[in-house]
Amino acid sequence: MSKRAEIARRLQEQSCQWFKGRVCHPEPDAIQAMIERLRCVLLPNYFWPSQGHSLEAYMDLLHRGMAGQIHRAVFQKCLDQDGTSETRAFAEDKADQVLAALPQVQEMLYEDVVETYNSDPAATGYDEVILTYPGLFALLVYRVANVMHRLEIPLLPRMMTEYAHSVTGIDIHPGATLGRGIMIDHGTGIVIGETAVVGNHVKLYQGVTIGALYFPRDEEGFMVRKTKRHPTVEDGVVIYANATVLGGETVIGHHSVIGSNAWITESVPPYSKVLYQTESVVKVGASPAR
Ligand SMILES: CC(=O)SCCNC(=O)CCNC(=O)[C@H](O)C(C)(C)COP(=O)(O)OP(=O)(O)OC[C@H]1O[C@@H](n2cnc3c(N)ncnc32)[C@H](O)[C@@H]1OP(=O)(O)O
Repeated sequence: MSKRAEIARRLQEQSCQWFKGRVCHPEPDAIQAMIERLRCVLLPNYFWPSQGHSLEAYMDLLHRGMAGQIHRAVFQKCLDQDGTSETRAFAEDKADQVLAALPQVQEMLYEDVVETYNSDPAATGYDEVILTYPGLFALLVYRVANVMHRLEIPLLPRMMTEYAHSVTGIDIHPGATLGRGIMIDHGTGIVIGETAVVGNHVKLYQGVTIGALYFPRDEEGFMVRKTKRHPTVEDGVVIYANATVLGGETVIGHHSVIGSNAWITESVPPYSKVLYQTESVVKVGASPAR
């Protein structure tokens, strides 16, 4: 066996030892195509189906592609070759449920567009928001992925929002709860964690983190999952550039303004204005790792 063949064999062996055997996962290229189709059907005045398809035909293609990816995510099998009639029906039903939610998703996107236009003096109209704002694309993908997450479809929603993250620099976990009329301006570097709750008419600027303060482990040393680790941001809050808001018990009271670069790990009451602390406190000494 040649040296290169030996390396390839070793890599495959190690991978099989550490991870599951070869399975049908959702496919990145198909997810990207699905997101493009979603954008066409949700914003049909702005994005057109390729190859002269009608919107109705595109909905059929979208349904078929989505069912295929859901089938892979849930059963780790390919719809065409390995699907039984039950698993196919399950995946197609889930895809039907996602498509049925699209009119509500579209309403929410409309409110995001309006909020963004009304909040940014640089925006010349809805067209500019829809065609150029990365925040709107990230919200479009998040809002559909969140529907899938609530339908308990594994993996696929996370792969969708990670695609949007790779394109926009905006990382919104599909499990996060975002209200209506969200404005994301510029957006690069925004991170919104899995259990964050963000109210209506919240504005977020580049570099904002709505994240966990630390990551607790159980007595056996395993990560504690699914607890509320990320903050709640109430209605009408503005969080300016590079502010960091952390902790599952932290609540930013409604209509508060969080200044750029602020570091917040405790709740603030409604209508607060929190500015960056210039007198930084540096603690030196042993502290328990967490
Ligand atoms: C392309 C784009 O424009 S994207 C948007 C980028 N811009 C931002 O994200 C920043 C937005 N602005 C902020 O974050 C501000 O902190 C605000 C709007 C929340 C508050 O600002 P102000 O209304 O000026 O607050 P206020 O009048 O109470 O300021 C008090 C003092 O703190 C200073 N200050 C205010 N905010 C900050 C801050 N985030 N960091 C450091 N110092 C600050 C002010 O300069 C002022 O100093 P002074 O007394 O020496 O003059």
